[in-house]
Amino acid sequence: MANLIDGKKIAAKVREELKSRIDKLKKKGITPGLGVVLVGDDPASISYVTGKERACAELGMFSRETRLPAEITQEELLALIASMNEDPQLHGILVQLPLPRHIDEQKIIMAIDPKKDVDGFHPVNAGKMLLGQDCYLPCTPNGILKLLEESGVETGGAEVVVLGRSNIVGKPVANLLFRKANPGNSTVTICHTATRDLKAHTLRADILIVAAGRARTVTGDMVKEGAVVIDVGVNRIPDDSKKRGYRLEGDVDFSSVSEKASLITPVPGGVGPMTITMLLFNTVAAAEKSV
Ligand SMILES: Nc1nc(=O)c2c([nH]1)NC[C@@H]1CN(c3ccc(C(=O)N[C@@H](CCC(=O)O)C(=O)O)cc3)C=[N+]21
Repeated sequence: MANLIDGKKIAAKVREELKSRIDKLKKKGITPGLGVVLVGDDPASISYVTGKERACAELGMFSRETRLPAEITQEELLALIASMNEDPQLHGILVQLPLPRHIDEQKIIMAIDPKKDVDGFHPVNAGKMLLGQDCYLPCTPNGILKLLEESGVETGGAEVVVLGRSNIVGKPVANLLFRKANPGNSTVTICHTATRDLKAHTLRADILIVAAGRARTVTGDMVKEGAVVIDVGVNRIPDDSKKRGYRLEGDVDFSSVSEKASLITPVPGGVGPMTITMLLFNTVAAAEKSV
């Protein structure tokens, strides 16, 4: 039976460390500030953005949300980002994804000043990460590294299997784990929905990172005894017994997989709180660079 990796607890520890850096900045008259842009009214996006702003407030950081109707034009959004790039109160900028279909997401990301790109999504930061240069690391991948580190999981020489190849999770987390560093030095296999005989791959994993975007993609029969399982999924499953009308589930079938794993992240309370924490981490780093 697996032990839980407590993302809330590890997040609280990292946030405690950040608090003293924030207090130091404030003594110099600088309050780390995050600008958040939310387009449209997708309930999940609203709830994530609210979580990010609440976390900022708890640490005494500044945040400013700009909420825009889904009908906004790409030009209007680009103009807003241009003004945020120039705003000295904002050290970091986050444009919540996904954006409405009539807006070119890549174009919007490229308009953000790489120095304020606390998501680590700008090609300059993605490229620097790939080349091992100093940069903002994307929040979910960096949060996963922190979870592994704080849980005493050795990544050096480990067989890691990443299920999912997105720009925001699969590609960067794979990269961070195979690079020559600690944590890092893993042997990484990247799988996706078109992978032939997926189970043959996942069964070899010492560390299995699941960002497939679909509930119950990984079941117990696909997991090696003693593996460490990181569940990146957040799926809203309709559930009348809940006050909100839904429950959250990851991409992993928790009950069967926890029979096999040695360590597993829960959903909620695993990767999600770490994503938010690393966003705060990058924003504080951005503010420190502004001194
Ligand atoms: N520009 C951009 N940056 C992102 O970092 C970004 C994004 N767009 N779009 C969507 C994804 C998703 N994401 C999550 C953040 C926190 C939780 C989180 O805190 N989850 C809680 C539960 C929250 C709830 O109750 O709904 C938990 O797992 O414990 C989940 C998911 C960030 N993303």
